[in-house]
Amino acid sequence: MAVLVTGGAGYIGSHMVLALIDAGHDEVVVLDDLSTGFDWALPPEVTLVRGDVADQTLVAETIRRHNIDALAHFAAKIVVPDSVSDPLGYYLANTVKSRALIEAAIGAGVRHVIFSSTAAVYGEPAVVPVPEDLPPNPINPYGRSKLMTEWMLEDAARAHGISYVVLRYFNVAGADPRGRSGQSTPNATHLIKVATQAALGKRGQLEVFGTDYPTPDGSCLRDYIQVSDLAAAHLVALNHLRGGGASLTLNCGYGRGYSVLEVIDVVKSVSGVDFPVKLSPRRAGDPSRIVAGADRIRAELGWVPQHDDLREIVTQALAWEEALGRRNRI
Ligand SMILES: NC(=O)c1ccc[n+]([C@@H]2O[C@H](COP(=O)([O-])OP(=O)(O)OC[C@H]3O[C@@H](n4cnc5c(N)ncnc54)[C@H](O)[C@@H]3O)[C@@H](O)[C@H]2O)c1
Ligand SMILES: O=c1ccn([C@@H]2O[C@H](COP(=O)(O)OP(=O)(O)O[C@H]3O[C@H](CO)[C@H](O)[C@H](O)[C@H]3O)[C@@H](O)[C@H]2O)c(=O)[nH]1
Repeated sequence: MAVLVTGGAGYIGSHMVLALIDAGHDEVVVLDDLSTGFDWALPPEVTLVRGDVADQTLVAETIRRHNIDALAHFAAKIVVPDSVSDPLGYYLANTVKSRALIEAAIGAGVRHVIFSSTAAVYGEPAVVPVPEDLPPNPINPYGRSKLMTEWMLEDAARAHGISYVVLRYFNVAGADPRGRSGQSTPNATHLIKVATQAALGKRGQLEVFGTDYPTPDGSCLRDYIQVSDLAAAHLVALNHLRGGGASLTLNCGYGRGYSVLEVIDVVKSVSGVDFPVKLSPRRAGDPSRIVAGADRIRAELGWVPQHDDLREIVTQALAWEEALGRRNRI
Protein backbone atom coordinates (compact mmCIF):
# COMPACT_ATOMS: atom_id res chain seq x y z
CA MET A 1 0.00 0.00 0.00
CA ALA A 2 1.22 3.49 -0.81
CA VAL A 3 0.95 6.91 0.81
CA LEU A 4 -0.25 10.04 -0.98
CA VAL A 5 1.42 13.19 0.34
CA THR A 6 -0.31 16.40 -0.75
CA GLY A 7 2.02 19.39 -0.54
CA GLY A 8 4.96 16.97 -0.50
CA ALA A 9 7.15 19.39 -2.46
CA GLY A 10 6.78 22.00 0.28
CA TYR A 11 8.81 22.60 3.42
CA ILE A 12 7.25 20.15 5.88
CA GLY A 13 5.85 17.76 3.27
CA SER A 14 9.30 17.21 1.74
CA HIS A 15 10.61 16.16 5.17
CA MET A 16 7.70 13.72 5.45
CA VAL A 17 8.67 12.28 2.06
CA LEU A 18 12.27 11.85 3.26
CA ALA A 19 11.07 10.23 6.48
CA LEU A 20 8.92 7.76 4.54
CA ILE A 21 11.79 6.85 2.23
CA ASP A 22 14.27 6.58 5.10
CA ALA A 23 11.82 4.23 6.83
CA GLY A 24 11.74 1.95 3.78
CA HIS A 25 8.37 2.88 2.26
CA ASP A 26 8.92 1.91 -1.35
CA GLU A 27 6.09 3.85 -2.93
CA VAL A 28 5.54 7.49 -2.07
CA VAL A 29 3.32 9.63 -4.29
CA VAL A 30 3.24 13.43 -4.02
CA LEU A 31 0.37 15.59 -5.26
CA ASP A 32 1.52 19.20 -5.47
CA ASP A 33 0.73 22.18 -7.69
CA LEU A 34 4.20 23.64 -6.99
CA SER A 35 2.63 26.97 -6.02
CA THR A 36 5.06 27.27 -3.11
CA GLY A 37 6.87 23.92 -3.38
CA PHE A 38 9.78 22.75 -5.56
CA ASP A 39 10.17 19.60 -7.62
CA TRP A 40 13.89 19.59 -6.76
CA ALA A 41 12.95 19.11 -3.11
CA LEU A 42 11.86 15.56 -3.94
CA PRO A 43 14.14 12.53 -4.20
CA PRO A 44 14.12 10.91 -7.67
CA GLU A 45 12.33 7.74 -6.54
CA VAL A 46 9.21 9.72 -5.59
CA THR A 47 6.31 10.03 -8.04
CA LEU A 48 5.25 13.67 -8.42
CA VAL A 49 1.75 14.28 -9.70
CA ARG A 50 1.52 17.96 -10.51
CA GLY A 51 -1.98 19.27 -9.88
CA ASP A 52 -4.52 20.71 -7.50
CA VAL A 53 -5.84 18.83 -4.47
CA ALA A 54 -9.34 19.93 -5.47
CA ASP A 55 -9.10 18.15 -8.85
CA GLN A 56 -11.25 15.19 -7.84
CA THR A 57 -10.69 13.25 -11.06
CA LEU A 58 -6.92 13.53 -10.69
CA VAL A 59 -7.06 12.62 -6.99
CA ALA A 60 -9.23 9.55 -7.59
CA GLU A 61 -7.12 8.36 -10.54
CA THR A 62 -3.90 8.82 -8.56
CA ILE A 63 -5.25 6.91 -5.56
CA ARG A 64 -6.49 4.00 -7.68
CA ARG A 65 -3.40 3.81 -9.90
CA HIS A 66 -0.98 3.67 -6.97
CA ASN A 67 -3.12 1.58 -4.61
CA ILE A 68 -3.07 4.30 -1.96
CA ASP A 69 -4.58 3.55 1.45
CA ALA A 70 -3.31 6.59 3.40
CA LEU A 71 -3.36 10.30 2.74
CA ALA A 72 -1.11 12.85 4.45
CA HIS A 73 -2.60 16.25 3.64
CA PHE A 74 -0.08 19.09 3.89
CA ALA A 75 -1.10 21.30 0.95
CA ALA A 76 -2.36 24.68 2.14
CA LYS A 77 -1.83 28.40 2.30
CA ILE A 78 0.03 29.09 5.50
CA VAL A 79 0.76 32.75 6.23
CA VAL A 80 -1.28 34.14 9.14
CA PRO A 81 -1.20 37.87 8.17
CA ASP A 82 -2.04 37.02 4.53
CA SER A 83 -5.10 35.17 5.79
CA VAL A 84 -6.26 38.37 7.47
CA SER A 85 -6.02 40.36 4.22
CA ASP A 86 -7.30 37.51 1.99
CA PRO A 87 -9.68 35.44 4.12
CA LEU A 88 -11.71 34.07 1.21
CA GLY A 89 -8.52 32.89 -0.51
CA TYR A 90 -7.61 31.01 2.66
CA TYR A 91 -11.05 29.46 3.09
CA LEU A 92 -10.88 28.32 -0.54
CA ALA A 93 -7.37 26.86 -0.27
CA ASN A 94 -7.62 25.31 3.17
CA THR A 95 -11.29 24.49 3.63
CA VAL A 96 -13.10 24.23 0.29
CA LYS A 97 -10.25 22.39 -1.45
CA SER A 98 -9.74 20.08 1.52
CA ARG A 99 -13.41 19.17 1.35
CA ALA A 100 -13.05 18.20 -2.32
CA LEU A 101 -9.89 16.22 -1.56
CA ILE A 102 -11.41 14.32 1.37
CA GLU A 103 -14.49 13.45 -0.67
CA ALA A 104 -12.46 12.18 -3.63
CA ALA A 105 -10.03 10.30 -1.37
CA ILE A 106 -12.75 8.48 0.55
CA GLY A 107 -14.59 7.72 -2.69
CA ALA A 108 -11.43 6.18 -4.16
CA GLY A 109 -10.82 3.95 -1.14
CA VAL A 110 -8.45 5.82 1.21
CA ARG A 111 -8.77 4.40 4.74
CA HIS A 112 -6.52 6.70 6.77
CA VAL A 113 -5.88 10.45 6.76
CA ILE A 114 -3.21 12.48 8.54
CA PHE A 115 -4.06 16.17 8.49
CA SER A 116 -1.67 19.09 8.98
CA SER A 117 -3.51 21.33 11.39
CA THR A 118 -2.11 24.14 13.45
CA ALA A 119 -1.76 25.67 16.89
CA ALA A 120 -3.60 28.61 15.35
CA VAL A 121 -6.88 26.74 16.05
CA TYR A 122 -6.40 27.63 19.74
CA GLY A 123 -6.26 31.38 19.11
CA GLU A 124 -5.18 33.21 22.24
CA PRO A 125 -5.50 30.34 24.75
CA ALA A 126 -6.31 31.06 28.38
CA VAL A 127 -4.15 28.10 29.41
CA VAL A 128 -0.49 27.74 28.39
CA PRO A 129 0.80 25.09 27.68
CA VAL A 130 -2.42 24.38 25.82
CA PRO A 131 -3.98 20.90 26.09
CA GLU A 132 -5.76 19.35 23.09
CA ASP A 133 -9.13 19.31 24.80
CA LEU A 134 -9.23 23.08 25.30
CA PRO A 135 -12.09 24.27 23.08
CA PRO A 136 -10.57 25.76 19.92
CA ASN A 137 -11.08 29.47 19.42
CA PRO A 138 -9.06 30.69 16.43
CA ILE A 139 -8.46 34.43 16.10
CA ASN A 140 -7.46 34.57 12.44
CA PRO A 141 -8.88 33.21 9.16
CA TYR A 142 -5.93 30.82 8.78
CA GLY A 143 -6.78 29.10 12.07
CA ARG A 144 -10.50 29.08 11.28
CA SER A 145 -9.91 27.64 7.80
CA LYS A 146 -7.93 24.78 9.34
CA LEU A 147 -10.37 24.16 12.18
CA MET A 148 -13.23 23.72 9.73
CA THR A 149 -11.21 21.08 7.94
CA GLU A 150 -10.57 19.28 11.23
CA TRP A 151 -14.34 19.21 11.75
CA MET A 152 -15.08 18.01 8.22
CA LEU A 153 -12.54 15.24 8.56
CA GLU A 154 -13.90 14.16 11.94
CA ASP A 155 -17.49 14.03 10.64
CA ALA A 156 -16.57 12.33 7.37
CA ALA A 157 -14.45 9.73 9.18
CA ARG A 158 -17.35 8.87 11.46
CA ALA A 159 -19.80 8.64 8.58
CA HIS A 160 -17.55 6.63 6.25
CA GLY A 161 -15.64 4.44 8.70
CA ILE A 162 -12.15 5.78 8.05
CA SER A 163 -9.58 6.80 10.68
CA TYR A 164 -7.51 9.95 11.02
CA VAL A 165 -4.86 11.71 13.03
CA VAL A 166 -5.09 15.50 13.20
CA LEU A 167 -1.67 16.92 14.05
CA ARG A 168 -1.73 20.47 15.35
CA TYR A 169 1.74 21.78 14.61
CA PHE A 170 3.21 24.57 16.65
CA ASN A 171 5.97 26.63 14.97
CA VAL A 172 7.94 24.44 12.64
CA ALA A 173 11.60 25.28 12.06
CA GLY A 174 15.02 23.87 11.22
CA ALA A 175 16.02 21.57 8.38
CA ASP A 176 16.87 17.98 7.56
CA PRO A 177 19.96 17.13 9.67
CA ARG A 178 21.52 15.54 6.55
CA GLY A 179 20.99 18.75 4.56
CA ARG A 180 18.58 17.24 2.00
CA SER A 181 15.73 19.72 2.52
CA GLY A 182 14.79 22.84 4.41
CA GLN A 183 12.60 25.95 4.28
CA SER A 184 13.05 27.24 0.73
CA THR A 185 10.09 29.58 0.23
CA PRO A 186 11.14 32.90 -1.30
CA ASN A 187 9.90 35.90 0.71
CA ALA A 188 9.19 33.61 3.66
CA THR A 189 7.70 35.22 6.73
CA HIS A 190 8.67 32.70 9.42
CA LEU A 191 10.77 34.15 12.20
CA ILE A 192 13.71 31.73 12.24
CA LYS A 193 13.96 31.71 8.43
CA VAL A 194 13.86 35.51 8.27
CA ALA A 195 16.40 35.84 11.09
CA THR A 196 18.87 33.49 9.37
CA GLN A 197 18.46 35.55 6.19
CA ALA A 198 19.25 38.69 8.17
CA ALA A 199 22.32 36.97 9.63
CA LEU A 200 23.53 36.06 6.14
CA GLY A 201 22.95 39.57 4.79
CA LYS A 202 20.08 38.48 2.49
CA ARG A 203 17.89 40.97 4.34
CA GLY A 204 19.00 44.31 5.66
CA GLN A 205 17.30 43.92 9.03
CA LEU A 206 14.86 41.90 11.09
CA GLU A 207 11.66 43.47 12.35
CA VAL A 208 10.20 42.46 15.71
CA PHE A 209 6.44 42.63 15.38
CA GLY A 210 5.22 43.87 18.73
CA THR A 211 7.07 44.51 21.98
CA ASP A 212 4.04 45.36 24.12
CA TYR A 213 2.53 41.89 24.52
CA PRO A 214 1.72 40.59 28.02
CA THR A 215 4.79 38.31 28.01
CA PRO A 216 8.02 38.49 30.07
CA ASP A 217 9.93 40.60 27.48
CA GLY A 218 6.93 42.01 25.59
CA SER A 219 7.50 39.95 22.39
CA CYS A 220 5.42 36.92 21.34
CA LEU A 221 6.09 33.44 22.72
CA ARG A 222 6.12 30.41 20.42
CA ASP A 223 6.94 26.69 20.71
CA TYR A 224 9.45 25.85 17.93
CA ILE A 225 9.41 22.21 16.78
CA GLN A 226 12.14 20.80 14.53
CA VAL A 227 10.85 19.70 11.15
CA SER A 228 12.28 16.14 11.10
CA ASP A 229 10.89 15.49 14.57
CA LEU A 230 7.54 16.58 13.17
CA ALA A 231 7.91 14.28 10.16
CA ALA A 232 8.69 11.42 12.54
CA ALA A 233 5.42 12.14 14.36
CA HIS A 234 3.61 11.56 11.05
CA LEU A 235 5.32 8.21 10.62
CA VAL A 236 4.22 6.96 14.02
CA ALA A 237 0.73 8.31 13.32
CA LEU A 238 0.66 6.36 10.05
CA ASN A 239 1.73 3.15 11.77
CA HIS A 240 -0.88 3.75 14.45
CA LEU A 241 -3.67 4.13 11.89
CA ARG A 242 -2.57 1.20 9.74
CA GLY A 243 -2.38 -0.90 12.89
CA GLY A 244 -6.06 -0.24 13.55
CA GLY A 245 -5.55 2.59 16.05
CA ALA A 246 -8.33 5.03 16.87
CA SER A 247 -8.63 8.52 15.44
CA LEU A 248 -6.70 11.15 17.41
CA THR A 249 -6.09 14.89 17.60
CA LEU A 250 -2.60 15.70 18.88
CA ASN A 251 -0.44 18.75 19.50
CA CYS A 252 3.03 18.72 17.95
CA GLY A 253 5.41 20.84 19.99
CA TYR A 254 7.98 20.51 22.74
CA GLY A 255 6.04 22.24 25.51
CA ARG A 256 8.47 25.16 25.90
CA GLY A 257 8.05 28.70 24.59
CA TYR A 258 10.70 31.13 23.36
CA SER A 259 10.10 34.82 22.80
CA VAL A 260 10.89 36.53 19.52
CA LEU A 261 13.73 38.40 21.26
CA GLU A 262 15.14 35.14 22.66
CA VAL A 263 15.08 33.55 19.19
CA ILE A 264 16.93 36.56 17.77
CA ASP A 265 19.60 36.23 20.48
CA VAL A 266 20.11 32.55 19.60
CA VAL A 267 20.38 33.32 15.86
CA LYS A 268 22.92 36.08 16.58
CA SER A 269 24.90 33.80 18.87
CA VAL A 270 24.91 30.79 16.50
CA SER A 271 25.73 32.88 13.41
CA GLY A 272 28.14 35.27 15.15
CA VAL A 273 26.47 38.16 13.31
CA ASP A 274 24.94 41.12 15.14
CA PHE A 275 22.42 41.99 12.40
CA PRO A 276 20.17 45.07 12.72
CA VAL A 277 16.86 44.59 14.53
CA LYS A 278 13.99 47.05 14.29
CA LEU A 279 11.24 47.15 16.90
CA SER A 280 7.94 47.49 15.01
CA PRO A 281 4.22 47.53 15.80
CA ARG A 282 2.21 44.32 16.22
CA ARG A 283 1.43 42.23 13.13
CA ALA A 284 -2.23 41.41 12.33
CA GLY A 285 -3.55 38.10 13.64
CA ASP A 286 -0.73 37.21 16.05
CA PRO A 287 -1.60 35.61 19.40
CA SER A 288 0.72 36.70 22.22
CA ARG A 289 1.78 33.23 23.40
CA ILE A 290 1.18 29.71 22.26
CA VAL A 291 2.95 26.70 23.72
CA ALA A 292 2.00 23.05 23.25
CA GLY A 293 0.74 20.76 25.94
CA ALA A 294 3.09 18.08 24.65
CA ASP A 295 2.25 14.94 26.65
CA ARG A 296 -0.56 13.35 24.68
CA ILE A 297 1.39 12.58 21.51
CA ARG A 298 4.09 10.86 23.58
CA ALA A 299 1.53 8.83 25.48
CA GLU A 300 -0.62 7.89 22.49
CA LEU A 301 2.01 7.34 19.80
CA GLY A 302 5.25 6.87 21.75
CA TRP A 303 6.79 9.78 19.83
CA VAL A 304 10.20 10.75 21.18
CA PRO A 305 11.71 13.94 19.74
CA GLN A 306 15.38 13.84 18.73
CA HIS A 307 16.06 17.55 18.06
CA ASP A 308 14.49 19.44 20.95
CA ASP A 309 17.16 22.14 21.08
CA LEU A 310 16.74 25.69 19.76
CA ARG A 311 20.46 26.12 19.01
CA GLU A 312 20.44 22.94 16.93
CA ILE A 313 17.29 24.09 15.08
CA VAL A 314 18.86 27.47 14.32
CA THR A 315 22.14 25.83 13.25
CA GLN A 316 20.24 23.64 10.76
CA ALA A 317 18.20 26.59 9.45
CA LEU A 318 21.35 28.64 8.97
CA ALA A 319 23.14 25.79 7.15
CA TRP A 320 20.15 25.35 4.83
CA GLU A 321 19.97 29.06 4.11
CA GLU A 322 23.67 29.06 3.23
CA ALA A 323 23.20 26.04 0.97
CA LEU A 324 20.31 27.76 -0.85
CA GLY A 325 22.56 30.74 -1.50
CA ARG A 326 25.37 28.51 -2.84
CA ARG A 327 22.94 26.82 -5.23
CA ASN A 328 21.65 30.22 -6.33
CA ARG A 329 18.18 29.07 -5.45
CA ILE A 330 17.35 32.09 -3.34
N1 LIG B 1 5.26 26.02 8.71
C1 LIG B 1 4.66 26.02 9.91
O1 LIG B 1 5.19 26.55 10.90
C2 LIG B 1 3.32 25.35 10.07
C3 LIG B 1 2.71 25.39 11.33
C4 LIG B 1 1.48 24.77 11.50
C5 LIG B 1 0.88 24.09 10.44
N2 LIG B 1 1.48 24.08 9.23
C6 LIG B 1 0.81 23.37 8.13
O2 LIG B 1 1.74 22.47 7.51
C7 LIG B 1 1.41 22.30 6.15
C8 LIG B 1 2.64 22.48 5.29
O3 LIG B 1 3.18 23.78 5.50
P1 LIG B 1 4.60 24.19 4.91
O4 LIG B 1 5.23 25.11 5.91
O5 LIG B 1 5.35 23.01 4.46
O6 LIG B 1 4.15 25.09 3.66
P2 LIG B 1 4.69 25.10 2.15
O7 LIG B 1 4.06 26.30 1.51
O8 LIG B 1 6.16 24.97 2.10
O9 LIG B 1 4.06 23.78 1.54
C9 LIG B 1 2.76 23.70 1.02
C10 LIG B 1 2.83 22.81 -0.23
O10 LIG B 1 1.51 22.62 -0.72
C11 LIG B 1 1.48 22.90 -2.11
N3 LIG B 1 0.12 23.34 -2.41
C12 LIG B 1 -0.52 24.44 -1.93
N4 LIG B 1 -1.78 24.49 -2.40
C13 LIG B 1 -1.95 23.39 -3.18
C14 LIG B 1 -3.05 22.88 -3.91
N5 LIG B 1 -4.23 23.50 -3.94
N6 LIG B 1 -2.89 21.72 -4.58
C15 LIG B 1 -1.69 21.08 -4.58
N7 LIG B 1 -0.63 21.50 -3.89
C16 LIG B 1 -0.75 22.66 -3.19
C17 LIG B 1 2.56 23.94 -2.34
O11 LIG B 1 3.05 23.98 -3.67
C18 LIG B 1 3.63 23.46 -1.35
O12 LIG B 1 4.49 22.50 -1.93
C19 LIG B 1 0.29 23.31 5.86
O13 LIG B 1 -0.94 22.61 5.87
C20 LIG B 1 0.35 24.27 7.03
O14 LIG B 1 -0.90 24.84 7.31
C21 LIG B 1 2.68 24.71 9.00
O1 LIG C 1 10.07 38.91 10.69
C1 LIG C 1 9.41 38.49 11.65
C2 LIG C 1 8.66 37.28 11.55
C3 LIG C 1 7.94 36.89 12.66
N1 LIG C 1 7.94 37.62 13.80
C4 LIG C 1 7.17 37.18 14.99
O2 LIG C 1 7.60 35.88 15.31
C5 LIG C 1 6.52 35.11 15.80
C6 LIG C 1 6.38 33.85 14.97
O3 LIG C 1 5.94 34.23 13.68
P1 LIG C 1 5.99 33.23 12.42
O4 LIG C 1 5.56 34.03 11.23
O5 LIG C 1 7.30 32.55 12.38
O6 LIG C 1 4.92 32.12 12.78
P2 LIG C 1 3.41 32.26 13.27
O7 LIG C 1 3.43 32.04 14.76
O8 LIG C 1 2.75 33.48 12.76
O9 LIG C 1 2.72 31.06 12.52
C7 LIG C 1 3.30 29.78 12.35
O10 LIG C 1 2.86 28.93 13.35
C8 LIG C 1 1.48 28.89 13.49
C9 LIG C 1 1.20 27.95 14.61
O11 LIG C 1 1.63 28.52 15.84
C10 LIG C 1 0.80 28.55 12.17
O12 LIG C 1 0.49 27.22 12.01
C11 LIG C 1 1.45 29.08 10.91
O13 LIG C 1 1.23 28.26 9.76
C12 LIG C 1 2.87 29.25 11.00
O14 LIG C 1 3.25 30.16 9.98
C13 LIG C 1 5.28 36.01 15.72
O15 LIG C 1 5.09 36.60 16.96
C14 LIG C 1 5.69 37.08 14.71
O16 LIG C 1 5.05 38.32 14.91
C15 LIG C 1 8.67 38.79 13.89
O17 LIG C 1 8.67 39.46 14.93
N2 LIG C 1 9.39 39.18 12.81
